[in-house]
Amino acid sequence: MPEETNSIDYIMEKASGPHFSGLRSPTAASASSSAFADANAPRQPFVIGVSGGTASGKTTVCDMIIQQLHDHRVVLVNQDSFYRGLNTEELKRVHEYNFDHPDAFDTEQLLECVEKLKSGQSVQVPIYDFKQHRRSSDSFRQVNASDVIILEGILVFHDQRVRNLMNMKIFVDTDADVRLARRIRRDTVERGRDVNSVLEQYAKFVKPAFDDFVLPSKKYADVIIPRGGDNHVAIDLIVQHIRTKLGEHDLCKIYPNVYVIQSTFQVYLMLYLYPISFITCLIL
Ligand SMILES: Nc1ncnc2c1ncn2[C@@H]1O[C@H](COP(=O)(O)OP(=O)(O)O)[C@@H](O)[C@H]1O
Ligand SMILES: O=c1ccn([C@@H]2O[C@H](COP(=O)(O)O)[C@@H](O)[C@H]2O)c(=O)[nH]1
Repeated sequence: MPEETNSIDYIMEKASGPHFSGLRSPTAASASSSAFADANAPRQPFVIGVSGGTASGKTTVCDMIIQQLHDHRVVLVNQDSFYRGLNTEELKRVHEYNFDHPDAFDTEQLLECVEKLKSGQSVQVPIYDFKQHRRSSDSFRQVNASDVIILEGILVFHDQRVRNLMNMKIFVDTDADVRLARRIRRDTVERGRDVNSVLEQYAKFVKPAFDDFVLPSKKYADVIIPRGGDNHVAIDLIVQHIRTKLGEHDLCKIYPNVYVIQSTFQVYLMLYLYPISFITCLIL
């Protein structure tokens, strides 16, 4: 992954895609091309994937993004909610269970859930209990349709089908020693563990799975945030970009004859060569 992936140009380029963007002239309105967006089409939510190692600050970063986007409807879906939950036999040998392997999650259910949300439907998300290693059998969290869906978890970039649902992928990159220290504190305070069991689990499963699955998925990220929630500049840039993407769609709804185009080299060239005819086209 090149270092320059943190630059704002790179963020814009990678995360633009077909989302809310397109160029359509009145005569070309019926042309079918993925580069053309229909201003009257129902808005597709902007899906952001947030990955990174355990205790890297994924949830903290998501909370900061949600706070800054207070004027939009944003929902957070945690991959943790889709832990399969242990059966009685597995519970007896919980210390041998690898919660950091992709198979520990019900990815099919996660996919179905995000696909439904993307198509504007509400979903019932399971509630996972980290102390019991089980899902609640009778309660769910209702997640409603929204403008922005944030999908957060250690392995949300692992499965290509899940990655393909995302308009923007963020990797929270925090040093391993900082993460381990945070994990010890969090798991002993919030998840009913003792220090020894945290350290054992970390050495046996968490670190090897980070090396095998989480770190290799970093290459799929559009944006890498060093230091997680401490990196206010990166979070501000990300929020600006999301606002731009959401705003483009709103502009199309207010002015049906205005078409938002991606800032490619060809577009700059067209503006340079044909400024008058282009403006006339916009007015017409
Ligand atoms: N920048 C930070 N400084 C200090 N503590 C932090 C910071 N970011 C997160 N934490 C703490 O570390 C723990 C894990 O953070 P969290 O955001 O839940 O990480 P993740 O979602 O990646 O597991 C939490 O107890 C949180 O309060
Ligand atoms: O029952 C469980 C389920 C998961 N874990 C650990 O949780 C982390 C993932 O959560 P983060 O909030 O991203 O840290 C993962 O590393 C699992 O090892 C668990 O200990 N018990």
